[in-house]
Order: sequence, then structure tokens, then C-alpha cells
Amino acid sequence: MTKVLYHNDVQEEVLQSKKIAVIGYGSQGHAHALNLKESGFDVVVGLRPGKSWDKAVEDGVQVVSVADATAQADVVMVLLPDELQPKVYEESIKPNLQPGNALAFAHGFNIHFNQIVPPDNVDVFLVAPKGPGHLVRRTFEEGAGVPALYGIYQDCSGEAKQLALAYAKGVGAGRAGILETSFQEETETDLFGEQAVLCGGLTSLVKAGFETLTEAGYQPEVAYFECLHELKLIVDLMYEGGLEGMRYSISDTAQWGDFVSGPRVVNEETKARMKEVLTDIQTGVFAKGWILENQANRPQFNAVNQKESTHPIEKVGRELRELMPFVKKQVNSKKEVVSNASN
Ligand SMILES: NC(=O)C1=CN([C@@H]2O[C@H](COP(=O)(O)OP(=O)(O)OC[C@H]3O[C@@H](n4cnc5c(N)ncnc54)[C@H](OP(=O)(O)O)[C@@H]3O)[C@@H](O)[C@H]2O)C=CC1
Ligand SMILES: CC[C@](O)(C(C)=O)C(=O)O
Ligand SMILES: [Mg+2]
Ligand SMILES: [Mg+2]
Repeated sequence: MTKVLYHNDVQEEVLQSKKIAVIGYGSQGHAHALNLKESGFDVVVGLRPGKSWDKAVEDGVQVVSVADATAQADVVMVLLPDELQPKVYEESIKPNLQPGNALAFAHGFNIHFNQIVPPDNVDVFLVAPKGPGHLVRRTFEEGAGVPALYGIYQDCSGEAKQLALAYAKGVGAGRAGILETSFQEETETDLFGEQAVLCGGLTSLVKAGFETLTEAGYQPEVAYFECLHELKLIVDLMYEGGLEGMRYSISDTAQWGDFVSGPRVVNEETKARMKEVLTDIQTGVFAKGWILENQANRPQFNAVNQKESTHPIEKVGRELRELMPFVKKQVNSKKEVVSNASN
């Protein structure tokens, strides 16, 4: 089994004498900055004036421009949206990096696909939490953590690995597990996971189930509870006990249906499509498409995002969640702003 490191396996002294600039204060940025600060590290946040800047100030974090944060820091963690990183890197980070600094990422996209080419005289490492930033923060506050991968692209100082491990421990990953990877493995598996399973696969499965039931004449509220709301409860059981743990709690009737009907829905054909998705990631076809979509100001992204927000499952879901005060909206996402504006 791959060696998984935990809190007590990691020495953090190497990072204690250093200043960390967290560039960006969004989903990952706020979690890294606050968790590292509460773990005792010296953190400055780099931003432009705006919503995130105001939030960071409100949270009591020191905030300066991206250029100033980079100039002050020894370790610069880039937590801007992937598509914006190359421009901000060229304009504000690269000119302020000092030889011997470390440049860090939470996803390998820009290094792996050569959108950012760092100088030879800095360390380059990756600490990629395997979970959404808001949960990296929430679990940390609860005394738990989200696992993370670490990887080294360039080890100029000879201490890049120790820095990456200390950083991963600082964000709380040592409580859940820290695993070694490469930039290539992290980039390709992360893109595959979010496209085929966690985000793309799941939203398509949920919508297809909801549409099948409502098109057959069943009530949208029943279809919503069945195909979306209950999903969290089922996934919580998988998180705690794997597939077996979930199957322990469901009825034998459900388990038999799982065995005979699951493979009718997700089958060899689905797996063949998954392999196509993986090939597009590995060959750079997906990355090229995403870069071009951004260069064209996201025509397809915006159109699909708008259409998705008007799907009947979203309408009925908003109404039902209003009636469940215990389902608190703890994350104000960009997508909610878009969908609320369209209502
Ligand atoms: N979201 C997640 O949970 C995960 C993300 N990652 C990776 O983490 C990185 C960050 O992603 P994510 O946290 O989702 O990003 P978000 O979109 O949530 O946050 C981006 C942050 O960057 C700031 N920003 C945007 N443009 C600029 C600019 N020109 N100058 C200064 N600041 C700017 C935004 O501030 P403003 O308010 O001013 O716009 C915001 O604080 C990516 O590499 C992503 O792949 C990895 C694992 C999981
Ligand atoms: C699953 C999506 C993710 O990879 C993540 C939260 O880990 C992302 O890029 O946001
Ligand atoms: Mg991910
Ligand atoms: Mg990702």
C-alpha cells in the first residue's frame, strides 16, 4: 500500500521560519490562509481590491496586493482560478519571486500544461486537498481534515519535500492523510474525477433520474427527494463505511436493485465514455478547449450555466430547501448568485 503520512509523521519546523503568501481568498484560499494561520504559521494574503479582499480583512487576515505579498513571502501558494493564473503570474508574481523562494499550487493544471513556466531557481510544489475549500475549512474547525496529495516539480533548495509536507500538515491534511503524487498524476486524476464522477457524472446521473421520474408523471417534489436530497444521506454512509457500509443500512430490496439495475445504467458503454474523457485529459484536448473557451470570454460556459440554473430540479429544490431550515446554505457560491439573479 502507498505510504500515507499523518500529523505526527511530519516535521513543520522548516516552514515555521518562513512567510507564506496565499494568493487568492476564494474556496481554497480562505481555507489555506485561515488553517495555516491557526496552525501557527506566518500568513499574508495577496489579492486585488474587491469582495475577497473585504472578506479577508473581516476575517482578520493581513491582506496586500499580489505583488507585495509575493515580495514579502518565502512560499507563494497560487490559489487563483486556474484560467487566470498565467496572467497574474506573469504580471505580479514572477517579477517579485526571489531565488530560493517556493512557488506552490493546489492543482497542477498550469504547470503540467505549460501555461506557467517557473524559473529554475525556485522550488515548485503542489499541495492538493481532495475536497472543496469550504470543507477544508469546515472540517479543520471541527477538528478533522480533508486528505491532500503533495508533489514536487522542482527541488532547488533541497527542502521542497519538507516544505510541501509541512504546508499540507498546516492546512489540516495530516488528520486525514497525506499522499505523494506527481504534477501529472494529480492533474489528470483530478480533472477525470471532477468530470466523470464527482461533478459531471453525478449531476448528469441526478438530472437523468429526476427527468425519468417527472416525465413518467411522478411529482417533482418526490423526484427531488429521491434523486438529489437523499443522495447526501447515502453518500455520508459511503464516506463512513464504503459501499459495504452504505449497503448495511439500506433494505435488502434496495441492495438487490443496486446489484441488478445499477450495471444496467452505468455499464461498459459508460466506462468506454469515461475512457474517452480520460484520453482527452491525457492528450491535452480538454485543457486546450478550456483555455480557448476562456480566451473567447466563455460563450459556452455562460450559456450552459444559465440553462442549468433554470432546470426544473433547481426550481423545486430551491422551494423545498426553504422549508427545511436545518438544510442551511453554508456556502454562498458564485453559481447561487447567478441562479438567484435569474429568478
Ligand atoms: N475549489 C476547490 O475546492 C478546489 C480548487 N483547487 C484549485 O485551487 C485553485 C483556486 O481555486 P478556487 O479556490 O476554486 O478559486 P475561487 O474562484 O474560489 O477563488 C479565486 C480567488 O482569486 C481571486 N482573484 C481572481 N482574480 C484575481 C486577480 N486578478 N488578482 C487577485 N486575485 C484574484 C478572487 O478574488 P475576487 O473576489 O477579487 O474575485 C478569489 O479570492 C485552483 O488552482 C483550483 O484548481 C484545488 C482543489 C479544490
Ligand atoms: C471536485 C472538484 C475539485 O477538483 C475539488 C473540489 O476537488 C475542484 O477543482 O474544485
Ligand atoms: Mg479536486
Ligand atoms: Mg479540480
